[in-house]
Amino acid sequence: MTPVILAGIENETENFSYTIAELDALATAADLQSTRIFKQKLEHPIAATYLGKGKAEEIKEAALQTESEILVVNDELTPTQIRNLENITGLEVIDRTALILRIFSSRAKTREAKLQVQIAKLNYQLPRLHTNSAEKLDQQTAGGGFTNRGAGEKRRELDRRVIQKKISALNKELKEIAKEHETKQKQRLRSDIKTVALVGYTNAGKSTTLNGLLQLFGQNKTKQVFEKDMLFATLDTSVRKLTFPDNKSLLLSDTVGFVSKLPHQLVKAFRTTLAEAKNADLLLHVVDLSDEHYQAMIETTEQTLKEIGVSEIPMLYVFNKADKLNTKYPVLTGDELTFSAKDPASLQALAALIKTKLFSDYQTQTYLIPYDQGSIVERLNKEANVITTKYLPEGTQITAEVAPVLAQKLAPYQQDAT
Ligand SMILES: Nc1nc2c(ncn2[C@@H]2O[C@H](COP(=O)(O)OP(=O)(O)OP(=O)(O)O)[C@@H](O)[C@H]2O)c(=O)[nH]1
Ligand SMILES: [Mg+2]
Repeated sequence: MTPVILAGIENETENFSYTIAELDALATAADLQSTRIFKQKLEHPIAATYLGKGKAEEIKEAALQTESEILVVNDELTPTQIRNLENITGLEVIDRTALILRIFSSRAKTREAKLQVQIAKLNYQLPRLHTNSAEKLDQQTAGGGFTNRGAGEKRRELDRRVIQKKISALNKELKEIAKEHETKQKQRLRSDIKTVALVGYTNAGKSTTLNGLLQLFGQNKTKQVFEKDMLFATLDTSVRKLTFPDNKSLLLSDTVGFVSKLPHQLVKAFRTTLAEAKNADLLLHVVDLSDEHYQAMIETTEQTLKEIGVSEIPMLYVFNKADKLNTKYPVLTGDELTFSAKDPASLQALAALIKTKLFSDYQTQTYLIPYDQGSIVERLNKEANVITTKYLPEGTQITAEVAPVLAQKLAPYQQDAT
């Protein structure tokens, strides 16, 4: 791991200990090892240099002692701030946005995720051409070729146009992929099966929760998603079907996690992926209860959801990783579940909670189905929660819990309660 120095500004509006601890974790995720952490109390960053000159000189000194060649900064900097800080410290300056972009870049696997990261990176680079930060970011980009050092304004203008062209080409390709998604999503919506979306902070255990539920209730248990103890393990959306023993079924989707100060370039590029939750009937907000900053993480998640236009969808808070704490689990308090995604009893409790929220519009009805209508009996057995079946002279009498749509279709067979 490459040694680096971290620095940030402490003020009233931000929970510094939380964001700087997170910057440290982000650095680790990008293979960078922090050697020293500098903080400066300032109400606002200094326009020209972000940190004060004195602080920057101190950092330069510390960098020599710790053999660090990179300074990682806790905010997104302006091109001028990057350039000036690079000049004063003699270090490569990576701001928080560039750091997150690096991580996303190294994690992206699918074509869609790669395209989105690429677009976000280019949009970040555009105003920052010829700063070290942007060029280093570019070196990770396969085929990027606009790193002409010492070039003049004309050269920069040319580079700018090359990048802009590249962005629109990539956007076009992304749109094609997005269209396919939309078609699939529309099909899902039409099938009137309910959807639940996992949302929450990165590393909270969303993918683990999906995998656990899939083990218990999945039709295809082998369709596990990638879970790992690292930031941004998941960068795209996966949807899996769950069917409970009472035939109630739903689609569960897993997607990208959030982080504080999520770069706007990424939010923009990932807007369709991030907004997967927009069409859900229910959100499961997964929280890592074992993280001391979990409250701040909840706030960040809620704020991010608002920013991407996800609002007014019912949300359940589920507090994960209870096994790491000295606490009882699973425990349901009101609508809030304390659980562990690795514990089957917890997952059963979670399933029960989801069911009470999602299927409250199911109704219990009794039907009398003539013997020549066998397909309806079959359908009830397949799609509804059959409670009793009696064979009467006139036909099969079935009492079952059914979805509203099915209830409507079967209304002609409904028996009045007598
Ligand atoms: N001890 C413990 N570890 C857990 C639990 N749930 C998840 N983890 C671990 O936490 C790490 C992150 O889990 P993921 O499911 O990948 O987290 P995620 O929310 O999908 O993260 P991103 O995809 O990065 O947004 C993994 O190493 C999991 O094994 C739990 O209940 N208990
Ligand atoms: Mg994940």
